[in-house]
Amino acid sequence: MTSETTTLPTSEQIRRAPKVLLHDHLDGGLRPGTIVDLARETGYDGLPEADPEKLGIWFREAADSGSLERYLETFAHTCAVMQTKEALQRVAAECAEDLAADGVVYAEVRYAPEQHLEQGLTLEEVVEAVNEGFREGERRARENGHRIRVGALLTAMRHAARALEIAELANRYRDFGVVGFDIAGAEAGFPPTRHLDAFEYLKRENNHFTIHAGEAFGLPSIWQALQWCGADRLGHGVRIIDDIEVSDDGSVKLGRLASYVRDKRIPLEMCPTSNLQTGAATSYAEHPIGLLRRLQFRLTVNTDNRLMSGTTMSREFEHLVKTFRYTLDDMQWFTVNAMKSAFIPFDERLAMINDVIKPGYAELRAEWLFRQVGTTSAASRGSDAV
Ligand SMILES: O=c1[nH]cnc2c1ncn2[C@@H]1O[C@H](CO)[C@@H](O)[C@H]1O
Ligand SMILES: [Zn+2]
Repeated sequence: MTSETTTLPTSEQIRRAPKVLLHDHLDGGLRPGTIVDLARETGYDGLPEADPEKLGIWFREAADSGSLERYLETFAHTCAVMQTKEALQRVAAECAEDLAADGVVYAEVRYAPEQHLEQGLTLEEVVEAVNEGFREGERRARENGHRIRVGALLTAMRHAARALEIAELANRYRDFGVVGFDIAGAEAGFPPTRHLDAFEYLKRENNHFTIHAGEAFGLPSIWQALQWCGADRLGHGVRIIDDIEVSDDGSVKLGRLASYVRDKRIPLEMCPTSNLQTGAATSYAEHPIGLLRRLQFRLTVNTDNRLMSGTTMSREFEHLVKTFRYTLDDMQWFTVNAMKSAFIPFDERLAMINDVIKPGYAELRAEWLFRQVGTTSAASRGSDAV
């Protein structure tokens, strides 16, 4: 008899399984219909398509360029319609609702406040509008029978020069909806050490941060993010694979940096579909997540940009289940890894793991015990052997 743990989870089980999301951009996850509504309401006439369905396809295709720089150009349209308090609140509320409906129980959602000042909002007003939206979305999710908790990560853009200011903002709103800091944007030519003052400030304040590194640029970027800047987690970090040698006989040798990342349990925020679009990986089957999972790195699974990648947490896991034959046990491993790596207090992370995540997976694993066996019983087939 095979138990549920050795069979592959169904799409429905993947959706119902509790999931934890650490890397999701607010301005990369809007519903296409909302973009169209907001463009009309705010007078933005630059959208490439007026029909929501066609607009969704446009984003996916435009982001599918094989280059991070081209991928990032698509954000001009989402940021353009996120310039008022009402727009930010709506986008944040829908984000929390959509994640909850997909089975996400805890999410850290990031955005760059400096990109939402075009119509006169202050940095504080941006943060407060997004926080209100998240709280509203959590409430609506609860009314629909879903539980989710959402924290914000404030991102500074790596080509700009406001990182210290944004780090101070993150520190001011700590314990008020903001759980950490990040830097994002084009990686090549913009090393994280450009923003060393911001990271040193956050460390002195005992605050948390993650850094997009090892996505469009390789090991030097990861090395700087960890050893110069002191990042708690790496956004993507897939290029760590460049420091791992796999021989023809299957033996594996880790370089010093890869060993450090694995042995220090540095969380890697993997975003498989996004990596295929920006050229950081060539296919799901060849995505470094397969090898890194076998080598026991602290991996997490994430969406990055649900709109640009046409994805959800469930879809990311579906691809992994299909490609690597991951079971519910593997899904739980990724989810517990993510919860351990979250920026909220340790006791709350532990309670999420023990009271929400593990019971959720246990229930799914137990379902095979109660499956319907059909009306043709063993006895009616002339046998009492089961
Ligand atoms: O995968 C990524 N790598 C680097 N930067 C990104 C990625 N996805 C989104 N952004 C950038 O982060 C900003 C704030 O959310 C987005 O506007 C986009 O420019
Ligand atoms: Zn990202």
